[in-house]
Amino acid sequence: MSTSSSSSPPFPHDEDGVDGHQCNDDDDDGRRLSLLPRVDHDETIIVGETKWLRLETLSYLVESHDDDDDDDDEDDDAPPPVLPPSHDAAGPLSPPRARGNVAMRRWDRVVRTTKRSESSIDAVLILAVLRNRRRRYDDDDDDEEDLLVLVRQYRPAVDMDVLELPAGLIDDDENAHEAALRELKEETGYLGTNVASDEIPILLGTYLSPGLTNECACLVRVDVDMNRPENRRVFDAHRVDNENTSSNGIGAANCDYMETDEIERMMTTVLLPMTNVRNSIHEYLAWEGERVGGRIKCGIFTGLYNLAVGMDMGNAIKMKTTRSSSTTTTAKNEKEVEVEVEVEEEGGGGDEGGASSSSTVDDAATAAISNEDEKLSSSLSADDFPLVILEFEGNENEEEVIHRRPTSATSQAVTSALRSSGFLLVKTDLLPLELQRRTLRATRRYLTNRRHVERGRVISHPTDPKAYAMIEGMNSLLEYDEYDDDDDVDDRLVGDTEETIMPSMMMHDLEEWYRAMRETRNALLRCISVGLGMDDDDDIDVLVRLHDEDNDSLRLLEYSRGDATTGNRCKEHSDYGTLTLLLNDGISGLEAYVDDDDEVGGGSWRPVPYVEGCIVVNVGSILSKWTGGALRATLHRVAGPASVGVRGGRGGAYAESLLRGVSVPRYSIAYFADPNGDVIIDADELVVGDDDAIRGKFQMSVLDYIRWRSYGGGSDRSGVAFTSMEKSRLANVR
Ligand SMILES: O=C(O)CCC(=O)C(=O)O
Ligand SMILES: [Fe+2]
Repeated sequence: MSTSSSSSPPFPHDEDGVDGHQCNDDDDDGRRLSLLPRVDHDETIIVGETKWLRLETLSYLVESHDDDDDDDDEDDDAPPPVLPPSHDAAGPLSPPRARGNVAMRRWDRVVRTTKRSESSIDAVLILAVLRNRRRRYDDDDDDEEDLLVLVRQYRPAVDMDVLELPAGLIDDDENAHEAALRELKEETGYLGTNVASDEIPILLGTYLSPGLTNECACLVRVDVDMNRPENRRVFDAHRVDNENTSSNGIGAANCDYMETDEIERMMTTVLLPMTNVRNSIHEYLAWEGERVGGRIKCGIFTGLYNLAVGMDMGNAIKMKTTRSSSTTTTAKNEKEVEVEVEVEEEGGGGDEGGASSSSTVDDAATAAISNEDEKLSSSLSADDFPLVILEFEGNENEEEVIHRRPTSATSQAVTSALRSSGFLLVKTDLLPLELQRRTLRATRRYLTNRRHVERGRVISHPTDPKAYAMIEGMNSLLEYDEYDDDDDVDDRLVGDTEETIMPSMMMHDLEEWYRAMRETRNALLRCISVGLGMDDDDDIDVLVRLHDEDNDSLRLLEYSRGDATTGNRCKEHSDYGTLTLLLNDGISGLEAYVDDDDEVGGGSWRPVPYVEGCIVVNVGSILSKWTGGALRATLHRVAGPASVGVRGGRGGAYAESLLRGVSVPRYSIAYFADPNGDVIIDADELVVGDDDAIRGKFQMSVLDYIRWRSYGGGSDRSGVAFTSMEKSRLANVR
């Protein structure tokens, strides 16, 4: 955006009354005068317009007390506005009028053509602070300070770079909070979260250069959490660059994560320590001066410098009161307040199918508690949850990727992970990062859509602190628009602001995700076929064909905010289908119960790592039964801080990340792949090769199995009773 701050005066034309004369009007009863001054928009002259900006000459009415105003034509020498030919052709520009002691004057202003209304807020200025840098990321003591995120970019209007707050125009379909997160990401690469702040209690529209323009912006507070791996990667890119270029370690950084147009705008990210922003700005300018041979080539955005001065003033006041106060609590002490909660105990539910899992949920819960120390110290294990990039044989440029054969290395890697932990991370071209992000956005929109909630499409889980929506099969997804045809535009509530969103856009994104999931599911089923050695006759589609009935479903999940006392956000359970493909937003919590050895209950809860761009894949109990237990349907859960015990830092970095994670809603999208209803789950069919020991253990149709697990077992995927919606879904399984 252009944050214009003009130092040169605009061009006022003092034109009093008709032909510069003021006159009295008997009708005037003073009421009118009390409304003055004001602009008479009917009189606005458009002097010129480009795609983005319009130059207007406004007429505004003022109360005049000067009887000699008519002689006071100071502005005779002011240049007349250059009018487009249409003005001349139209003959009289309505002449400036005046009534009573009212005088009409003129003012030139610049208006954005994108402005929605006279009073709307055009843009956000982003006050983004990089937090939590040291704990999990960096052992370097120097690096623990919070940093202010700034951008520097070339501004043609002043023919130099300007150091600014990240900022941007608010798009039609978003509110200021969303615009701030989007712009921050586009301009710096950082993923932020909105923070409520005492300093900025409301979004107040403020004027950037009111002499020149009605451009209006509000300040939005955003935190950038360095516990998020994506942010650490962006920071790494800064760091490398800083080491090469900056003398003081805080300088400009070329950011690898910029969007293309940001690169074209030659934008760089600049991080300055929060403790002394004004000083750092001066240091930065001095360093810049050195770099370009004594000539400072970087300007400062007024809003940034004023903020820095304000911070200085605040610090000075704080230091004064601290010195004169006998009982002082430093910010540091406040941060060190201990959080003490009990370890949550849970039992019951779980995979009551039992045969595939060697431990009951009670065992698991007991083991989880007794293994707490080990669990807390356990780092993310690449052995437990390997990251597999799906690769296929043949020509990269071939169009029909989905029918390509996975390489045997890919197949073996997938199958061996599903044999040992039952979980793996998958990265594939079928699921581009951009699509993943869009899908998460669409999911959040779906779940926060008021009408979806009102119509019962979004269901609160009876026991878990979560809400979810089931999209059952591609057909139900495609039918969506039909039963929603009265709603061209849906309302949704984000924060305090009502917004509108086209449901079709949201559904289109979800449909795209569903299709991509189905292809990924097929690729994985082929990997499993090859990995289990079932493709002797070169038929890698043997499993794919048994899933061609559109029985899969998407579960859109929102875990609500909690606090240090929040235990599991999703209770431990195993999934019941073939495979679950899970996309989540990177908020910590997903854990799998991994056996340490073959002993019953000898396992522990391990965090499933989040890697941006990857999905998590795990085995459901149908596939586990089908393979006679060779592939594992592993218990998993979404933990909260109290699940692992947070005791004054004892929980370590992971517990702290759960604590932070529970301060925001968490979103995920589970895709459950289910086989066709009449498929017989027969361990004899799927188990080939050396697995003779587990043959013949199980034989049941998919439909019977689901019925058994739901009614007989009395539990759903999440270890609690089915909701009525899920029961009706089961009734519809063919
Ligand atoms: O949200 C998650 O990360 C896990 C969800 C899950 O396991 C499920 O819905 O079955
Ligand atoms: Fe699950």
